[in-house]
Amino acid sequence: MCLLLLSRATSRRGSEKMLEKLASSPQAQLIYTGRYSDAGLKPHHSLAGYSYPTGYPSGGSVHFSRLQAAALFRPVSYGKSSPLSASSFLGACPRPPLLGWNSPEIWRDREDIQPCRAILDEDLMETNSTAAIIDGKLIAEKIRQEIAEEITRLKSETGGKVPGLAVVLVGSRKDSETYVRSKKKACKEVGIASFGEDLAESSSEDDVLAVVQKFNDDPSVHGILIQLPLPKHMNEEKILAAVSVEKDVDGFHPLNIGKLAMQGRTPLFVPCTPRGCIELLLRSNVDIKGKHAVVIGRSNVVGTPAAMLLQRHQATVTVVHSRTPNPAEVTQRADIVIAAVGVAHLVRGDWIKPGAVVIDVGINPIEDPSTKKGYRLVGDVCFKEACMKASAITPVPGGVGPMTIAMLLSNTLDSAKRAYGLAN
Ligand SMILES: Nc1nc(=O)c2c([nH]1)NC[C@@H]1CN(c3ccc(C(=O)N[C@@H](CCC(=O)O)C(=O)O)cc3)C=[N+]21
Repeated sequence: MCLLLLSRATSRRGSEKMLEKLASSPQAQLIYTGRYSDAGLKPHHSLAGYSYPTGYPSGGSVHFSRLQAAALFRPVSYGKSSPLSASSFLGACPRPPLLGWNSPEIWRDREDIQPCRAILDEDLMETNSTAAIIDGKLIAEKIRQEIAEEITRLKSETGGKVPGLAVVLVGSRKDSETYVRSKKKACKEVGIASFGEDLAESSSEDDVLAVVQKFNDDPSVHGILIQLPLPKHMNEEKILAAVSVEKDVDGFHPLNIGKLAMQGRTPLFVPCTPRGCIELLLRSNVDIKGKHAVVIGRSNVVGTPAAMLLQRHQATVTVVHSRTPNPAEVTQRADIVIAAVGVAHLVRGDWIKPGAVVIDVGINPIEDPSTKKGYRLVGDVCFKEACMKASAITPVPGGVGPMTIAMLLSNTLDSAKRAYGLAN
């Protein structure tokens, strides 16, 4: 995107022409043609970020009030001619914000978006859908079998060594406890030794770091998983970075994520859920190369690594997030949709291009008095509606969830193979 801030009154000769030329360029997003002084600005002021408030037209002429200008612009130095001193130069240098954030609340607050409310099983039964249901449970089972066989081989090659996974759980969130239990059960079934450490919600960051260190040093542990989310008072970044890169089976260590993002680099581990999504596509014979994939959501754990992985598989990737205008229209262009938002039934049928493949990563509990627990799990996609459009779709539950666990086992096995010199 090209951001232009020019004033007719203060610009040098020739700027007028340049302005006209740039204004007609398709890349020009914002052209300021008003007077700096009208907006209470000096020529050394610049736009503070890369974005401008919604509602401003892109291209054409935009005028700011003094108040808007104060919020949008800040002083910037351009070398010698700058009225600013050298010491203020560094402080004044504009830094566009680097990080986005994942925010289901923003989706929920949007008035232009209405998640589907129909939740009853009977509604789902009514569909005379033509979409193939991608059976994540079955595919995951097959993968777990392959893993079990390989562990048998590993054992015989190493004189009885098995892979080991340590799961660190802090606090007592019911959902986290359930996930940890199912991870340990899955380990047992394929022959992975599982280690666990359950810490109280009130424990300190140092307590967690000490446990991580213990597992880092333990040669029978090949994978360490810190169950997320951690309690609010803990610095997630610090704790995840403390996990040894060689044992980061979640693929959340900055070095592994960084390598995933870079050409020519190979991370030791790829995050389990995005890896599971790709595996589902590949094992369902969906061609990714050259396809347009839309990833809805940009979290560290799913959206962002999924987008990077899809690019590595030669897809053209668009990321749609809570501040994307008209997400339905963008998603309609997708051959492959990966929805990882955290809002029940956000993705409606009319977001889906006929024939598209839909991978639903969401696991959202919604009230359902007809069930024993009083709730049930639904995806980010309105399954009933999407079934009528998609050529293939993953259900929730029974789609991506079981694949996440299968990929965790696979990453742990890879790590053990590396530790015993049987892989690189
Ligand atoms: N460090 C870390 N790594 C994770 O991988 C991680 C985590 N933290 N925190 C929580 C999320 C969530 N997660 C799931 C795994 C499996 C299912 C799963 O197997 N679900 C089944 C059954 C769900 C049910 O019925 O309860 C299904 O979708 O069919 C779901 C969710 C891993 N997570």
